[in-house]
Amino acid sequence: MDANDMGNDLKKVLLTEQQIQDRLAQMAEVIDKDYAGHEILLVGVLRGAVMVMADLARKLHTPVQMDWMAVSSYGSGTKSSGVVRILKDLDTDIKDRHVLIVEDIIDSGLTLSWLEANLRTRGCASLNIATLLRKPDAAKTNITPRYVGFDIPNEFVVGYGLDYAEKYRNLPFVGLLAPHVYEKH
Ligand SMILES: O=P(O)(O)OC[C@H]1O[C@H](OP(=O)(O)OP(=O)(O)O)[C@H](O)[C@@H]1O
Ligand code: HPA
Ligand SMILES: [Mg+2]
Repeated sequence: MDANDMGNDLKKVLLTEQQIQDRLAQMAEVIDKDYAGHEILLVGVLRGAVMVMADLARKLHTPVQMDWMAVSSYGSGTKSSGVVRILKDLDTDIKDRHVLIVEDIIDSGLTLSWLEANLRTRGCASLNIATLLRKPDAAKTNITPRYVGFDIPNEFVVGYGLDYAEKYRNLPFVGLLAPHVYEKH
């Protein structure tokens, strides 16, 4: 899917495919340095983090394993419901493992503050967060991601894993939707 497939639903491209890939390469370089001599268990948060996970993992030289959790707090709207549900737990025992949570976005911070607390109870050797995007509201939470791709404005974004009502996840860039898209709902 690209911008042409969106007709006038796309207001603006916020981050191009190239900008995203370049930034992920920089993040991977830092992560490789930080984890030298260790193996990493990458924990992707379904479904939004699928693209970040796939691209970031391929840029890493450090040995990694990948596991996935599915939690959902947004339903189909544009506001966090405030309730985090585990839809799928990890298949891996993370005790004594170096865990790196991989996320597409920290918005209210609700999903990750809940997930971080949950994973910390499981006895991992270390726990860090890598997120491609972070919004200003995240500053109000206790979330301190070690790796952040881009700080973005407080607007609803789609693409590169991020959806609006399950659409637009397969855009290679991150964009803003035109207001008429929300107004239809
Ligand atoms: O910081 P927060 O306000 O909690 O928002 C961030 C989370 O919300 C989105 O996931 P969502 O729950 O919509 O599910 P999805 O990944 O399947 O789209 C996004 O992928 C993050 O996981
Ligand atoms: N876009 C899509 N999904 C999201 C967002 C966003 O801006 N914030 C939290 N989940
Ligand atoms: Mg998500």
